Amino acid sequence: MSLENILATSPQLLRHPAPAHRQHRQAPRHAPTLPLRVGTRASPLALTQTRGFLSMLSDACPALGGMDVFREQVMGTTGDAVQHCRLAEIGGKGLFAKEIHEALLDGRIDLAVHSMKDLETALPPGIVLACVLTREDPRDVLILADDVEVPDAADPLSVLPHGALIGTSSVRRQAQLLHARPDLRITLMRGNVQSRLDKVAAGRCDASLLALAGLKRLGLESEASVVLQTEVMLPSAAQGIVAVTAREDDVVLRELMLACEDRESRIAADAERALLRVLDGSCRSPIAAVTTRLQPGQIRLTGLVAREDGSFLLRDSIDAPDGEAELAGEALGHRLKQAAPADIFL
Ligand SMILES: NCc1[nH]cc(CCC(=O)O)c1CC(=O)O
Repeated sequence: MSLENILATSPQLLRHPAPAHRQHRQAPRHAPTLPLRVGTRASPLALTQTRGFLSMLSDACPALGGMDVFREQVMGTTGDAVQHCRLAEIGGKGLFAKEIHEALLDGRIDLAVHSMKDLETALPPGIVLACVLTREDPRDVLILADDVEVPDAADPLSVLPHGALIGTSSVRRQAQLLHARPDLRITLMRGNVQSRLDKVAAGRCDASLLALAGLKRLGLESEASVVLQTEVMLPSAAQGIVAVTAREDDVVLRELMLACEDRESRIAADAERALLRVLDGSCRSPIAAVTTRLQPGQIRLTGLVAREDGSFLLRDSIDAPDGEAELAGEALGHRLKQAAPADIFL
């Protein structure tokens, strides 16, 4: 049974039926048949996010008949296989999704669920962001081995003793930490969320940083020692957002998945990823971006570029109407590029 047949018998399923002139006349190249095959990375966080999305989709579309229509396809990726060095050194964030994009284009899977911050800004031709889910808290947190007194809210990094050793593989986190606290020392630490918590607990470093979103989704929020406001640690573009990719020509499935789309999240992702797109082609330096809502219809995008060693850091913001999120991201990206020293860029 094809998805199209199911939908044909339950047209109410489509919340936004395409206008007649946009309805496709011929079957898409890869019209999916059921079950729908869902690509995901293997980490506990990736699996939790994937299952969360599938249950949301099946709730939104009762005609699918429940979770039995989905088949999870766990995929190893180059980014997961190489654990000993920084992503920037092995080719960047594209490595987490390369194999997944290929499987999608080959028709071995029909959709894939991603942490959007790990997704490159230029998707391969033929692949689209079919839906962008409601954002979880975008902030980073400090993980300390021991329980600490609640620190001075104005200076949360004061919980870190002089010369503390911080485990992170993120140049974005490293740069912002060192800019504020040049005395800190950094040691490379990769791996999934639980393994990083374990390394801190085992004393391999004094502290680490993680995204609050991942901890929350895994039910590990209580492991966060201190939540860092974005003024202290600006998050990665699209941090806390899960996004789903599909084939561009898979119009029926894309239409179905729009039931899970979050407009607020899409606006933020458009703004932050546009900034990243302007900067990351020419820049291996740390970049950060986050969007906040100023008032109905108006966003504020804040962006940052820095040197890895923290010796330079530039932060700037732009306000824009919701409808110009992407333009605002591009404009702020160009502004940061103009204002940063040339050695930040290749
Ligand atoms: N790079 C790994 C990664 N990708 C997404 C998340 C957390 C969830 C999210 O930001 O959506 C994490 C872990 C972390 O940075 O702590």
